[in-house]
Amino acid sequence: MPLLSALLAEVKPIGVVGSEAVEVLGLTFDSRQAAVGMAFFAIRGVQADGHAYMAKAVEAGTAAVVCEQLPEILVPEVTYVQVRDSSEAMGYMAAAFYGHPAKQLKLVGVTGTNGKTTCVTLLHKLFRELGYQVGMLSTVQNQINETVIPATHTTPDAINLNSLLAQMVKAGCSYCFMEVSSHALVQHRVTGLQFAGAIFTNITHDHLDYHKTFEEYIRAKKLFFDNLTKNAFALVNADDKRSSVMLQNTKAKTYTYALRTFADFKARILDNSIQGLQLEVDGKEVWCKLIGTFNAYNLLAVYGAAHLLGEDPDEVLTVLSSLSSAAGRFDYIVSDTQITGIIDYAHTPDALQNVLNTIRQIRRPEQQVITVVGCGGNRDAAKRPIMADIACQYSDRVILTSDNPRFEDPQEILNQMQAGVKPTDLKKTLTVVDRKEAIKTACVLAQNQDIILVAGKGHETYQDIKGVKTDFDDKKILAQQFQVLGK
Ligand SMILES: CC(=O)N[C@H]1[C@@H](OP(=O)(O)OP(=O)(O)OC[C@H]2O[C@@H](n3ccc(=O)[nH]c3=O)[C@H](O)[C@@H]2O)O[C@H](CO)[C@@H](O)[C@@H]1O[C@H](C)C(=O)N[C@@H](C)C(=O)N[C@H](CCC(=O)O)C(=O)O
Ligand SMILES: Nc1ncnc2c1ncn2[C@@H]1O[C@H](COP(=O)(O)OP(=O)(O)OP(=O)(O)O)[C@@H](O)[C@H]1O
Ligand SMILES: N[C@H](CCC[C@H](N)C(=O)O)C(=O)O
Ligand SMILES: [Mg+2]
Repeated sequence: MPLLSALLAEVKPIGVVGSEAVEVLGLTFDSRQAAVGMAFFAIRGVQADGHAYMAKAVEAGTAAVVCEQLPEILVPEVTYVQVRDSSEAMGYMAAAFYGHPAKQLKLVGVTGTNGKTTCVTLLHKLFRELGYQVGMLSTVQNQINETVIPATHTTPDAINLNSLLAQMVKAGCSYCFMEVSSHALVQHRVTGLQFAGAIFTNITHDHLDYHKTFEEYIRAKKLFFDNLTKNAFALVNADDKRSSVMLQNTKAKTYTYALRTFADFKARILDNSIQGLQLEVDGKEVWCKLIGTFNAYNLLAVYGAAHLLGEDPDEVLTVLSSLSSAAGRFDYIVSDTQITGIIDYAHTPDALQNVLNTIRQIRRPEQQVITVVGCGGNRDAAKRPIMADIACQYSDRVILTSDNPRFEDPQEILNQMQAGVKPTDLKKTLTVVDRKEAIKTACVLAQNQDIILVAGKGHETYQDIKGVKTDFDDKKILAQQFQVLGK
């Protein structure tokens, strides 16, 4: 087991009280997980301050405590490391504890409001098809080749993250593709990792409950690019006006992709239908199973990254044309009466608008669009009225319902959504708190050949109400309702 001194190599402590020559048996930032010989990190969180739990961790036998403020009573057998930022120290120390696994992989991170899961999933599938051993960290699941490890966050905390990367190294992986959320950047979950490349998809309204302002949210995403080394590549979507901000202070080699403007990697949409996308990528025609303009961006980002990682462009396009999307992203079923039920993870205004715009492009004039949508509790409340308004603008009927209410009152969330509905749209809007009932209502309203969009939960197989997760799968419920109603 490593010595504390070895773990501190990249940390510049303000001071150390006690011996650095102690063996560290494990790392934790939660006093409830603390055990003999571990190092405990006192982190200031949203709900609590980890500094209040230092004594608890010491009682459990921790050998070291890493904190921003020393406790008044110091226990002689324990080494106290005072640092400027405990989360930052935890990033460096977790990487060192697990033997710097990121250095032994080609690690590529994807950041942006939408498209991260889609891009890392496509990259994972592509590099597997190209014959590599590949890891993936995503919202839907983590993977080491085909072995699935359940995910709790989009980006795991620094300790779990480095542990997962170490398992990938042990399994012989040469690549890992991971999502990098803005929370992760602010909380230093990726500090201490060496990235071979970084991709920026886009930035639109989300998570303002956490970052407070859009400028702060942009600043969080930019941190990813600021910290890249000169050996890494930074690949950004030039059609997003914030892409130049991302590159402003990066040392990495910079590249762009775009559909609308000049870029290093260019694509053009030749056809966009429910069957897929016909694209021209760098002058070559390719047909892909993914649907919608936004997926042309995702495919192009993946193509560009594969190119920058040294893969043959023609081979990459051949494989890309055979791949399907991540679970719950524009997934669809067709009923016996030809009603198309689309299940999509759109949980931001931009994603909802993109999905509905795609539906508008592929629908026939006689098809009605019925949208079922809700907004999550304990998340950005400002997006609620906007999402309801977008649903109304693009749909013939809208059923506002619950997403994951978490610890909020579902009716209160719905009231906030309803506030965004224009008076002229009220007659096409229904509010049904129970999500299953809402899906059923959409199925009852649907005529043969119509389109039902169930947005917000995508791949999720649960509904989180007051901290209790009960089974809930939009796709299964939709299929059941089609059956029950004989549609
Ligand atoms: C807002 C946010 O990011 N919260 C994360 C944060 O929790 P927190 O700040 O609330 O922690 P806290 O409860 O205040 O506790 C502070 C510290 O005291 C410690 N503590 C607390 C109690 C105790 O008895 N003993 C103890 O030691 C805690 O372990 C913690 O270190 O740190 C925790 C540990 O890493 C995370 O699990 C938690 O994620 C919560 C569950 C969460 O919902 N996060 C979401 C918002 C999130 O991170 N999402 C992003 C992006 C999503 C996307 O768009 O894709 C993601 O990457 O998943
Ligand atoms: N490039 C894109 N631009 C805009 N919208 C997109 C893009 N890709 C996907 N979407 C929409 O956003 C939804 C979420 O996509 P995805 O899961 O890939 O994003 P994400 O960035 O991983 O989201 P999260 O923040 O929850 O991790 C999709 O269901 C789709 O509606
Ligand atoms: N990664 C996002 C997912 C939101 C998904 C939506 N179904 C919700 O629960 O709000 C978040 O944690 O904010
Ligand atoms: Mg994701």
